Amino acid sequence: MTDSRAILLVQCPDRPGIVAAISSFLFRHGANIIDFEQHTSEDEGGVYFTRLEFQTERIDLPLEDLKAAFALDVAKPFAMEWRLTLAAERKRVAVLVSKHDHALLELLWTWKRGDLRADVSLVISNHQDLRASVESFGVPFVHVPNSKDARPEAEARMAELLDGKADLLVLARYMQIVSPEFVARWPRRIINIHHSFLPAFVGADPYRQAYDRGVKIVGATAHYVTAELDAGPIIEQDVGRVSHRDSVDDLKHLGRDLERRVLARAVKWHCEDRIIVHGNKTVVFS
Ligand SMILES: Nc1nc2c(c(=O)[nH]1)N[C@@H](CN(C=O)c1ccc(C(=O)N[C@@H](CCC(=O)O)C(=O)O)cc1)CN2
Repeated sequence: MTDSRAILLVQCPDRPGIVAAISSFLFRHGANIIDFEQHTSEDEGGVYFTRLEFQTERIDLPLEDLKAAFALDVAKPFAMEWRLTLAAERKRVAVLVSKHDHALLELLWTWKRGDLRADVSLVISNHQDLRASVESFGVPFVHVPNSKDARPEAEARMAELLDGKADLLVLARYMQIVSPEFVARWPRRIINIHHSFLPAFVGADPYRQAYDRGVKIVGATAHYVTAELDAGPIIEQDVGRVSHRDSVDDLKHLGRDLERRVLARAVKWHCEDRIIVHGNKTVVFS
């Protein structure tokens, strides 16, 4: 049966009347609201965030006309940033990976189980190691060598493969830094799993950094990718306890479970339009 839900995400300066304006607009146009969450932040004098799901069977306008009417009648008077999407429009997810398979496989398993409202359409890797694993899921695998010195050629090839063909890029332990120019073409549409509890231990080899620091927890962080390494808006995190008895490999072993689960949750929430980015932070209606 076709999924007839639409999702509306809004952020705007907080003031009385926002809920009434949105709900009365949707009511007037035949929408039936089936889920509604909101949050008001004290930042910047008050910022309002909401996520609504509504049924579209009785909407009295074509979707594009509904969006135009919302922009004029509601969004403009309340200075809203907003996005309206249809649940039936599944996002196309491309995954970039190097040699580690755990985060990638969790995504592929989640997708194959039907627990991801998206489709994994392509995997790109700078190594050949994971080709067989990826192709066993029926997903195309493309090898694109990459390195600090070959970055422009690699990213030109990746742009050919991705531009207009994917809605979200996921760096599933992809171990190459993506250039600011490449990132700029995918604003808030690249998710990375960093293998530490950011902001601690950015950059390469965070488990070695954590071991040398004598930490008592290790963590994983899923965040949107920005030009600044491992500094983008955090979407999801988790931690696990460690001790002096653990080696670097023990930290990595514990961390792998954290990484794969944290990334899967972040990707699922993005694909379900549950994330609003405000500045360098997120509001997640999970
Ligand atoms: N623009 C961004 N690119 C990438 C990010 C990011 O946040 N912004 N995250 C990384 C993943 N990552 C940590 O999570 C990470 C990966 C690799 C490196 C690194 O120093 N790589 C070296 C090469 C290492 C090698 O060849 O083995 C490099 O690219 O020069 C740091 C952090 C993914 N990209």
